[in-house]
Amino acid sequence: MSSAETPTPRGPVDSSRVPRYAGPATYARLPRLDEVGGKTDIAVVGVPFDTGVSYRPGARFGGNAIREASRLLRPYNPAQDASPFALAQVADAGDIAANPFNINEAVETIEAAADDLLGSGARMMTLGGDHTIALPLLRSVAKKHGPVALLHFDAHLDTWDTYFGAEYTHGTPFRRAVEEGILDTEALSHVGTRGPLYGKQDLTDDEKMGFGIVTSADIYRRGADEVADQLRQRIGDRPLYISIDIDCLDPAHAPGTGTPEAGGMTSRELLEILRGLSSCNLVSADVVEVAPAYDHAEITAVAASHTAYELTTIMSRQIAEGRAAK
Ligand SMILES: N=C(N)NCCCC(=O)O
Ligand SMILES: [Zn+2]
Ligand SMILES: [Zn+2]
Repeated sequence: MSSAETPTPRGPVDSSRVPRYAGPATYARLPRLDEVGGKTDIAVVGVPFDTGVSYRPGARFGGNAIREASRLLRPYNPAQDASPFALAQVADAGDIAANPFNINEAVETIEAAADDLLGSGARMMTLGGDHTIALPLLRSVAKKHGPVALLHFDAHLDTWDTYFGAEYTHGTPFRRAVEEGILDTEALSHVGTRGPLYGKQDLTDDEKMGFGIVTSADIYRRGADEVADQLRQRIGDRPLYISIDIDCLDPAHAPGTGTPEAGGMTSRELLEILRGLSSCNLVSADVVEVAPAYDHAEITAVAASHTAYELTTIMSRQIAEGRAAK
């Protein structure tokens, strides 16, 4: 479609006319998918599922907590010099209804719902849910783009094998994804890793799968700009998926999560690294593991809402540039 034929995106509710705390919450006060004719460039979608957790439950409420905290976002993003909701249509596609009593069925349901959204031409900005949901999302993305580059922001590796014999859990999605051949093993990085492991073998196994690691301490020592440069070089122009476990942040910046680890990056560092990736071909992304029951004053949900805002901005810039090039 040429730019002349591209309809003007319908943006968020105007907070100078309708107080931002009024009405039901959609992400960033954006229209619902049905309000934009069922078609959008970027679909913000919730996955209220947390049956895959190994410790504190509650991430099933994460998506709605992020939506509530996102009421204060404004339409212009100065850090990326872009108005994400004007450059592309962004809409809230509601929640994927995953079975909380059957993980295998939930994983299938999430993959099928992602197939529908990606098949309609949208990129997905998914709000979790626990980290289990990254596997079906990556499966769906790989059906469309082939094996993708992955940036995984997390305190944890999430490349463990099984928990209590279960293969689909929040500690195992990326091992499954490597086994299934849906990741581009030349361009895999964990960012923000820290904390105790089961053994040194965890690191050896992880490296064999092709992952590079930028630890939380590396970010502290080298700074966000240098880290972003290094990641960008590794990714190149490959289709990129970014998965952000909010526990990549220090518990001071994200107390509301199920498996917190001390010594994490700040929300400023996370946002700055993402801004340094603004030229990447981000095809879809998730923000997971927000568990509002352990949150205070929406600290975690606000950080997650801004994280999704930067990710959405990267995607909308790409969409607008793609249109301009045609
Ligand atoms: N993906 C998250 N948040 N945590 C994984 C922790 C797995 C464990 O309990 O060892
Ligand atoms: Zn984690
Ligand atoms: Zn995780």
